[in-house]
Amino acid sequence: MESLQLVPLLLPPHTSSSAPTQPYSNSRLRRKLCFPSLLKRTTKTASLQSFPGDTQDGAAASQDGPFAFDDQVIHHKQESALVLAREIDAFGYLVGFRLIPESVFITLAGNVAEEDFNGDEVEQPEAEDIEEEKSQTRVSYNIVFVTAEAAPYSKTGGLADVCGSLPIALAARGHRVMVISPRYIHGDSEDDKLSGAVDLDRCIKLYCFGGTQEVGFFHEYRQGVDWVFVDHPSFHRPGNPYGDKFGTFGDNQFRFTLLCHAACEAPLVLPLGGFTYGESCLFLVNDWHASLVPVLLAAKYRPHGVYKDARSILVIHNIAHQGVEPAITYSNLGLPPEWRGALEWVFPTWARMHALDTGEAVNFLKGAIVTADRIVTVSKGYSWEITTSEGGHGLHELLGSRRSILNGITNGIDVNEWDPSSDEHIACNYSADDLSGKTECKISLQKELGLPVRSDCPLIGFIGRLDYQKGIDLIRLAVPELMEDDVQFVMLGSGNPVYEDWMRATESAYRDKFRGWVGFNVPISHKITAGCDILLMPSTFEPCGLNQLYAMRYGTIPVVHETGGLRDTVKNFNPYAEDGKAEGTGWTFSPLTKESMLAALRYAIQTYNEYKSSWEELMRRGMTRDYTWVHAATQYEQVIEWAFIDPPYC
Ligand SMILES: Nc1ncnc2c1ncn2[C@@H]1O[C@H](COP(=O)(O)OP(=O)(O)O[C@H]2O[C@H](CO)[C@@H](O)[C@H](O)[C@H]2O)[C@@H](O)[C@H]1O
Repeated sequence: MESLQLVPLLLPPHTSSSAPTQPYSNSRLRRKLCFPSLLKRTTKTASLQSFPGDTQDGAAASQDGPFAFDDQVIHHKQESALVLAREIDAFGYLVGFRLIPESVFITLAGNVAEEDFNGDEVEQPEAEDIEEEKSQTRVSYNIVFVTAEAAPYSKTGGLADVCGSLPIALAARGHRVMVISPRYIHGDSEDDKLSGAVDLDRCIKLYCFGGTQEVGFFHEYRQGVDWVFVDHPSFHRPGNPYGDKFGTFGDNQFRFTLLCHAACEAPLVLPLGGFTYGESCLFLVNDWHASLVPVLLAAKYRPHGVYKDARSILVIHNIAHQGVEPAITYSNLGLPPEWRGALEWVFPTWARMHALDTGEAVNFLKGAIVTADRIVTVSKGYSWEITTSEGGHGLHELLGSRRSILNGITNGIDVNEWDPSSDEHIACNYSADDLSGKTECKISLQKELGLPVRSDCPLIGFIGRLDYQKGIDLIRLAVPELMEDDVQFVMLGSGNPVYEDWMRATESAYRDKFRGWVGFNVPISHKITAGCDILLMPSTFEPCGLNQLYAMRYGTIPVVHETGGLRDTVKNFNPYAEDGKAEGTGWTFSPLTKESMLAALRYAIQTYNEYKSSWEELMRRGMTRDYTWVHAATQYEQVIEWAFIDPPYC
């Protein structure tokens, strides 16, 4: 059984007399300087404690794992204190620590024997603790997000949404947060989004790809976060961050290698608000584009005594994209030859192109998996899936070997941008208390799309990248049959030209029922989310998924394939739940077949047509759920604390 062990280590609060006097008054910075050293010192003391029952015969160890501690107070000088809690997995192994306020400890200590704590997902604090801690955090960290995209500055998908809103949530909790991403200049109106970023007039030279590259930095301070943009000519071109109408850019490895090198320099050289972030920061690196950062910390900086106190967390939003390039390119990356093994990757024989192909490659994501201090995925379900051969895309064994530092944290959403009661993109605002505006949104959407205006006809929506992942093939299979029903269907997406053409052709074939909007358009995505009755997400795999969360917040009922984050976030509708009260927020289906998807859709359509009150209850249940980033931010904080308690992984 998984268990949480509480080791009461009482840390002095931020008023410790031993804290060095700071020449500035920023309390966030002052706390940061005091706490990490105290934290480490106390942890070391803890590791020296022996468990009274930890005898040679191991009787106690078999119960509580090999590293059990006595619940013994080590020192208790202050009234306000923190307690170190130890988490043990199903096999009795120590998987991490976390700090909790003493008040919570007293409550937990009373209950801990009966509680069934879940070791895979970071445990969520009680609601009142979250409320109390919303504006104040216990230990403040300098956090550096490294990402290829961050909304609203650049966006092709969910990565941008997360990197545009999680940093703000962490900053609101008292951390100093920087987000570093490329300064994309496309030569169109999109560039206006960067107009608030000023040139820091700080150019640095980076050594990679056989020469010297000069990059600059732009900066905007917004909503408590330092948004930093790396400037280089390779980021200035039409298209999106990764490609244009001719396909994926051929030099993406170069562009994101530059981003990683620049991100490692930024905390050392940029005096943002007068002070650099310094060497003791936490790098939160997202997906393969940022995956070189933990490797650089270990291979380029630490051998010279730099970043010895830094830590890194890899966040996997999508394991299908790993940044794989020919092995020969390793010498371009600015890494010492002896670190080649960290990125080395050999394709299985069946995946090789020809008889002379040795299958040797470099794999950026693999590099981060074997060097990061901790790994997070964007839902608990997905954190398990990527350790299986079906879901790991070849990396499952490596991830399995690092299972003890792998956590799943379900994404939140930006509840200000996605709020039906104040959304400026939609025809009429509405809320769970007054749903009337939703019908107006539907009518307005039908008019805009040129569909017959019928408030009684179930309107199904799909929004997403037109990619194998999103289950477009299944939709293609099912549409002819679905179009026989009395429904309307609108799809918004861009990506694979084959799917784009199919959408156009299907629109011609079903003029009064189907609309396919090819393109990337944020206002339209809001209109579809608000105007539809049902949102379809038949993803083959889905690390978290954001559209189902947006849909539920807008009273649009999700019908989703039971996978990854979709399974974790959508609760299947059960009209016969206990006490005569229905429960659930949508429909989930499995297996991933046309039949099971159509069956789920038809349950939804029947409920919409025949059980109006059940439908409204479904809408309200979804709309009143908590989608804020507060829970996720608290969980990220715990993982960051664990990262700093352990020594650097390499
Ligand atoms: N044509 C279009 N026009 C306008 N907006 C569009 C659009 N196509 C997509 N979007 C928007 O892009 C975002 C997509 O987010 P998702 O989480 O659904 O998928 P994505 O696969 O990109 O993200 C990956 O990262 C996220 C974040 O961790 C995970 O939730 C997810 O499972 C994982 O695959 C949403 O905000 C959506 O509205």
